[in-house]
Amino acid sequence: MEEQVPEADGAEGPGGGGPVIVTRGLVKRYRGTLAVDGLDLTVPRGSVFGFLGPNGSGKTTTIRMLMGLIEPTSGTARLLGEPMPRAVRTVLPRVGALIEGPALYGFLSGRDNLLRYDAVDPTADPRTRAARVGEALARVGLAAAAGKKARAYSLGMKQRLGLAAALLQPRELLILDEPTNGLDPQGMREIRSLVRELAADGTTVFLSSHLLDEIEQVCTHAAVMSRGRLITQGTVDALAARSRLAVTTPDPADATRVLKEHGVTDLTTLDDKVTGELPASDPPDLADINAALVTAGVRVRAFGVERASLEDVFVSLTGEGFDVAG
Ligand SMILES: Nc1ncnc2c1ncn2[C@@H]1O[C@H](COP(=O)(O)OP(=O)(O)OP(=O)(O)O)[C@@H](O)[C@H]1O
Repeated sequence: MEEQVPEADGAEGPGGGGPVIVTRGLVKRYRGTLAVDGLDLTVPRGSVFGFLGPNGSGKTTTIRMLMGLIEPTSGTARLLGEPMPRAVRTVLPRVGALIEGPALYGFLSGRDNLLRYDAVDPTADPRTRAARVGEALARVGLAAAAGKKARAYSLGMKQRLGLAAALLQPRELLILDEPTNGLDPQGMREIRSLVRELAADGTTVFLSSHLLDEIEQVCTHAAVMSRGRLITQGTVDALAARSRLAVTTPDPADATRVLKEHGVTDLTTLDDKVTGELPASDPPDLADINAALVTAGVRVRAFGVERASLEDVFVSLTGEGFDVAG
């Protein structure tokens, strides 16, 4: 299930094809708490990579290590092929980040906030500042609201302004920590479509989320975290490709027995619906299974194969519900 991605050799430069993030055995221990526990993460260039897990599963701690904000207890992290935190100064200018909400001055307009951001960036050319700020505002759809004070912005507009700040320079990688957290559905849609546009322009986007449907909607790849550990990683299609046979019947016990006889595993019953995993190698003909159910006197109301959601995958891999508030 896990996708094999080539190892980073650490030698690629801008535009190289290697993974943009590679961690090996990454650990962060806070007094008493193992926040990140031996993480091996590989984020392919060009992906929209969803870093998924319930609150407290170690996502923010991982991002803080990737950005060189905190030191790992052990293990290694490479960003754009360079070791972190050692290469912070050369790597971070190539990475845009939005972590824990943007720091904004409410009394300044959106435009003035960005001008200020740009002015404290030693690598930013003051001669092109106004033009770059204008482009970044247009990019996130805030051109018309650029003169408004930031304190009058909605939460979604503040998040977009934060993204504009991350986009003042061309970036190879964007790291966004829970970019839609706290936003209303409209704000979420705006950020998600912006992420898709940025990805279409060739920026690799790594975003953390505790929202499964968000990952399914915007991401090409995902890693699933639970209690500091990586549960799985790969393409979203591959993660959700596990399909399950579902039989709706008033006779679930008999149906379960017949399905088991035909090699169906991991059988679960919820009310009148029995679902199970078909054997991956040499799968039985579904017509034969259906006939066997009927022959055994099982009354079948519905019969078919259902595509698993990421939520199904999470629950089946961790045995836990994904019951955090959206
Ligand atoms: N500075 C810290 N000191 C002590 N424990 C910490 C610290 N930061 C995080 N933790 C703990 O580490 C674990 C992982 O937290 P982390 O914030 O990385 O998770 P998360 O998946 O990002 O969740 P959330 O979405 O709630 O931020 C939690 O148990 C948290 O309480």
